[in-house]
Amino acid sequence: MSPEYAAPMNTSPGAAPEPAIMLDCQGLTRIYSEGPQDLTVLDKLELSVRAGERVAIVGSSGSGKTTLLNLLGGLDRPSAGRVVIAGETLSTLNEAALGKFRNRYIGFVYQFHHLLAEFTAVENAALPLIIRGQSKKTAEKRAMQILERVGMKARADHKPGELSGGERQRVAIARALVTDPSLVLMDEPTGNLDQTTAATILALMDELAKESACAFVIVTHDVGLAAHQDRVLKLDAGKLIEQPRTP
Ligand SMILES: Nc1ncnc2c1ncn2[C@@H]1O[C@H](COP(=O)(O)OP(=O)(O)OP(=O)(O)O)[C@@H](O)[C@H]1O
Repeated sequence: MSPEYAAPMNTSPGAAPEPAIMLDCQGLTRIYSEGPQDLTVLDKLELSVRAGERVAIVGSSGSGKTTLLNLLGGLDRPSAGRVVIAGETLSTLNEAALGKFRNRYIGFVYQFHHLLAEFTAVENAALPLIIRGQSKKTAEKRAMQILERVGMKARADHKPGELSGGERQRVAIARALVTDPSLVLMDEPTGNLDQTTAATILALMDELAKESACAFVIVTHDVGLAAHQDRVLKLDAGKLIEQPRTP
């Protein structure tokens, strides 16, 4: 972790220090060169998210939201610019170090869950902790706590094939949060959920942002979900534009 990250961000006399910057992107550019013409999807994009802050990213289909999430999670490498999380520049890490870093700092919730079919809900939710070296017993105990918070305790021994889409989504959310990550990246996290369950998940995100200063970046088409976050940014022509808050 860099000294810059650890230092308080606002040191003016009398002012409370602002939370540290958890995610910082500068000049972030992604050009796809596979087709007949180069396609610049992200164009010197800037983004800064503080600890405990929740940011929604909106934008039309094809605007580059998935491309951006993949770069933020270190699943893809930028054509130019950098992604810095908790003071670490992702592009300086090799694959092994990146894998460890992701496990330590980042939680992911994708649209297509990516749960392991042969594992139960609690085994799936415990997996990041087991990868981190915790015993199965300790990891599953913690996984059960978080499954309870997303309303999935009673279904913990079921495999993904025996769960509804919304239940699988909640297991995926539990798996993302089980490690107490510093940054959670979410792609349409409430897409499959009914209103009541979606509200439970939103409340859980609020609690985590407050309790553990977890930062959230949430890609969504859901206007209600976006409006619930601290900031809404629209991806357009490769850049993020801050959206005015509707009263
Ligand atoms: N591997 C790739 N090679 C070439 N072009 C790509 C690649 N991945 C994505 N694209 C193109 O980049 C653009 C942005 O895609 P991306 O999936 O990031 O958009 P999105 O905003 O997530 O869209 P949606 O809301 O439809 O999921 C699209 O025009 C897409 O066709």
